Amino acid sequence: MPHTPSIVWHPSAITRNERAELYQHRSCALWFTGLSGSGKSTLAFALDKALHTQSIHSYVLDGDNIRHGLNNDLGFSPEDRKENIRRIGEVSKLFVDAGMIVLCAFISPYEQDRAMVKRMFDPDDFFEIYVKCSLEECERRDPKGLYQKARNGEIAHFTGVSAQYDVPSQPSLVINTEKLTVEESVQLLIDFMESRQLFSL
Ligand SMILES: Nc1ncnc2c1ncn2[C@@H]1O[C@H](COP(=O)(O)OS(=O)(=O)O)[C@@H](OP(=O)(O)O)[C@H]1O
Ligand SMILES: Nc1ncnc2c1ncn2[C@@H]1O[C@H](COP(=O)(O)OP(=O)(O)O)[C@@H](O)[C@H]1O
Repeated sequence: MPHTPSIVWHPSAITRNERAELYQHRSCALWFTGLSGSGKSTLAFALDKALHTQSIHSYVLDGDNIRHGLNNDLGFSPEDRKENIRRIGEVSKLFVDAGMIVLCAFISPYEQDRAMVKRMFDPDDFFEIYVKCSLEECERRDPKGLYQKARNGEIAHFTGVSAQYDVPSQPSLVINTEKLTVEESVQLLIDFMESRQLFSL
């Protein structure tokens, strides 16, 4: 809701269906949530590539990248994480309105923040994907050396170590990256999207 009541919504001259006709697929947001190192970015970028080769218009919004620009004023307190997720939710809505499949890869640790984003969308436009991986395995992978720093006390409020992660209670899809390869996970995601009629008009 705008702060100023004099701001009036201007509707688009092009409908979602018209954009879907042009692109030959529907649009939606896939929201990847999971611990640092669980595989959110790896899966989102691999899926993006796979969709691109099938002429499907997709784009990845990734925590690290967005925090370099749009959200470079935000840290990792619960309030800042909430604002991070709120802004990404709004940006994702724009992508969906623009006819794209937007792949959002954010730890998004709090159930209530993910529920807030979910409420921003029509039910058919938003899917929560839980990228499941144990803390032990994430720490073993430690692709950026952040767990080590968190354990050494160099990073405060690190998710899984010194900040909470709420396991999703009712995700649309669970991907266990300790059991599936990247290729198998991408296929699972494509099968899921097909089952939701995203590629058929
Ligand atoms: N304290 C703390 N806790 C968690 N993560 C941290 C922290 N400090 C820095 N990082 C790095 O920031 C990435 C997470 O950013 P997100 O925007 O996805 O986080 S959140 O959704 O707002 O919780 C996260 O990226 P991923 O490892 O890709 O998840 C880390 O690289
Ligand atoms: N099956 C798998 N699926 C996804 N990533 C995996 C898998 N097995 C190992 N990895 C590795 O785990 C790490 C996950 O890191 P990343 O994708 O950055 O996670 P996140 O974005 O959740 O922090 C990468 O180094 C990736 O190569």
